Amino acid sequence: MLQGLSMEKLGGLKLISEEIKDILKIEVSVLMGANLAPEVANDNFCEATIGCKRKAQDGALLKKLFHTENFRINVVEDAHTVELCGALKNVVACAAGFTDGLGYGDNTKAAVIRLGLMEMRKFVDVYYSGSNLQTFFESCGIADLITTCYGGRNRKVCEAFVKSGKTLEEVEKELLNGQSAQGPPTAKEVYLMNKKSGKDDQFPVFTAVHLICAGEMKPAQLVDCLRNHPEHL
Ligand SMILES: NC(=O)c1ccc[n+]([C@@H]2O[C@H](COP(=O)([O-])OP(=O)(O)OC[C@H]3O[C@@H](n4cnc5c(N)ncnc54)[C@H](O)[C@@H]3O)[C@@H](O)[C@H]2O)c1
Ligand SMILES: O=P(O)(O)OC[C@H](O)CO
Repeated sequence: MLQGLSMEKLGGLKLISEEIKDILKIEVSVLMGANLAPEVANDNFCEATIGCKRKAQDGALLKKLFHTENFRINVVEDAHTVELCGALKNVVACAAGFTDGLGYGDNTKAAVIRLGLMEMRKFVDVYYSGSNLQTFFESCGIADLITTCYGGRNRKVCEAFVKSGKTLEEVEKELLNGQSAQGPPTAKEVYLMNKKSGKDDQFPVFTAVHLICAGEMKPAQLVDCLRNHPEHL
């Protein structure tokens, strides 16, 4: 089980599903959604999205495998978008954690979520064109973004990073009991890809998250990135 991106040797991005497909020579589908693990384990009601390449052929079986009374599945034929939503929302959740740590309230977090969603959509458009806008309204999109920005580990460690002044590694160790947050490494991969394409300025939230995690930008400067976001021009 994983969400994230893989860096290719020459600096390009590769989806984890593509990596698995290349190694195992099998068709790979992805399951993503607003699914904080403790709540799923508690059998609380939630939704999830399966992204596959051949819905007519595989959709019914994939749904049957996971769909229950309390784990409701939608299958969409837009696997790249589903997978990228799962990876990129962790970066946005880091930004939400930074603003929480700085003491901003829910209005600021809503702005982070909205601007972050616009960057997620743009990123998919730029690097994996042909996505379906509707996919961002599935559980893997806006719903996972909301739950992760409020209840996830990425948010939690990034809030503590700002409040404590400790390193990310230190707060991860203290708060996550051996688990790790995927947002910071994903932000780095996204940053390197955008930098290579000369597009880092088009993704101010993604870029700021990496620079803050890398100690190259002060967390407080994130709000300037929100204030001057291209979505406001
Ligand atoms: N926990 C949740 O609520 C939740 C919900 C939905 C999705 N996810 C996603 O599921 C994935 C796993 O989450 P988790 O909660 O099980 O995390 P976790 O930290 O408990 O487990 C991650 C595991 O991956 C291993 N790992 C890390 N980097 C590796 C590498 N390069 N090669 C091989 N193994 C490596 C770690 O040793 C660890 O055992 C993450 O991508 C997370 O974003 C988690
Ligand atoms: O705890 P996080 O921040 O890794 O987020 C968990 C999930 O991705 C929510 O679906």
